[in-house]
Amino acid sequence: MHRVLLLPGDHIGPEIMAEARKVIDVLVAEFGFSVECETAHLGGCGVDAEGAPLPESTLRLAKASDAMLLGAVGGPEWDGIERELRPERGLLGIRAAMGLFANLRPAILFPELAAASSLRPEVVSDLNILIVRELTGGIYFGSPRGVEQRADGVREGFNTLRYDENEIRRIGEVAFAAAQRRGGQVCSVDKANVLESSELWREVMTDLASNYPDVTLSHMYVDNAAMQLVRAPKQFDVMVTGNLFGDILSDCAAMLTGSIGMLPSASLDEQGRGLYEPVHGSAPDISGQGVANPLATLLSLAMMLRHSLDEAALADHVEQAVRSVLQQGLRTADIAPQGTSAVGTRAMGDAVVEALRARAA
Ligand SMILES: NC(=O)C1=CN([C@@H]2O[C@H](COP(=O)(O)OP(=O)(O)OC[C@H]3O[C@@H](n4cnc5c(N)ncnc54)[C@H](O)[C@@H]3O)[C@@H](O)[C@H]2O)C=CC1
Ligand SMILES: CC(C)CC(=O)C(=O)O
Ligand SMILES: [Mg+2]
Repeated sequence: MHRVLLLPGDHIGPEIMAEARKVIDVLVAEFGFSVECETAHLGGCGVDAEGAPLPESTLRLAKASDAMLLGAVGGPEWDGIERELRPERGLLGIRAAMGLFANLRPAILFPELAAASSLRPEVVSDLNILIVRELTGGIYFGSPRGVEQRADGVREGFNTLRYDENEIRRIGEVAFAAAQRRGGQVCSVDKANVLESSELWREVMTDLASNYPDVTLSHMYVDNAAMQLVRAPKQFDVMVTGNLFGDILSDCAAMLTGSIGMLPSASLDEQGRGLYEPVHGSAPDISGQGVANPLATLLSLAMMLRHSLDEAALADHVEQAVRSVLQQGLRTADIAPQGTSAVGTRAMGDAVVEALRARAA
């Protein structure tokens, strides 16, 4: 029996999680999936209900689970509160507390969505990139940080970008191992022309490459990488980078696939236990309208089945069911061509459930 912790979060988080729940239920009913799901607070809902963005009760359940599925956290209603209570602190906190250092963000274009990309179909067709983002270090976690008033009375905000060689090596190993199973290429993205932490990053990646003779390593500065991602994205196989650069580049890569509502991710610890989450945030601008695209969450569920629960066959079923609803022409508003009608969150989830039932029959 697998133990899965569901963390719906804020705004569209609960809306897309409801669809994941329906998919889990059909996997149980029709495919013999054996799972026990618990639900807990993370983010703004944790602040409101339990006084903390990462309540202790949530962390306890997280530690007792085999895998976690997150909706998204955050929203303008928590913008004014003390920084340590912000919803995003809950997400950073659970990543750190659970040692989830390896964030895998595959950007794969479903052929049916070539027209939904903001780039020409020939630029993105057959796109299959894996962004490997370091997730528990770098500037999101470096100390010191804060906002202080200097002696001259002027306020100063500061953060610290630090990486030690062990952190760089372990994320590099994840990227090289992934490349061995894919196209055999790693592009390490840094800013070594300016940042000392990137100089070390590049040196460690270069040393590591000698352990992987079957993988070709290249280096690219992050500003160029952002440009190349929209110029000629198919040149990339695996991209490995730090926390901040990976956050930004993966949102950029999301648009290549048609919408940020399509991009799943896995955040893994050293044993392969993980938290699975769509790349997007809580989309407060569309929450409560029932229009959010649930597919990134359902594809994250598929990643969970494959990477943490050893249920590759079920993962294939979910991914194929998503593919088949796209083939049927169903589109939420974010991936619908202009002037065509779109379905809502629930209808998209229902269609995936139906496609799964058809596969079970
Ligand atoms: N993993 C997480 O929980 C993350 C949380 N956030 C938080 O989310 C909140 C909103 O952040 P934003 O910068 O607006 O980023 P966002 O990713 O929530 O939204 C950016 C744009 O993409 C659209 N979008 C996002 N997901 C969508 C979906 N599933 N279907 C259709 N459209 C979708 C939104 O409507 C919006 O126009 C903030 O509080 C932020 O801190 C942001 C990124 C990640
Ligand atoms: C909300 C942040 C903590 C991080 C973020 O944007 C992300 O992980 O994609
Ligand atoms: Mg992000």
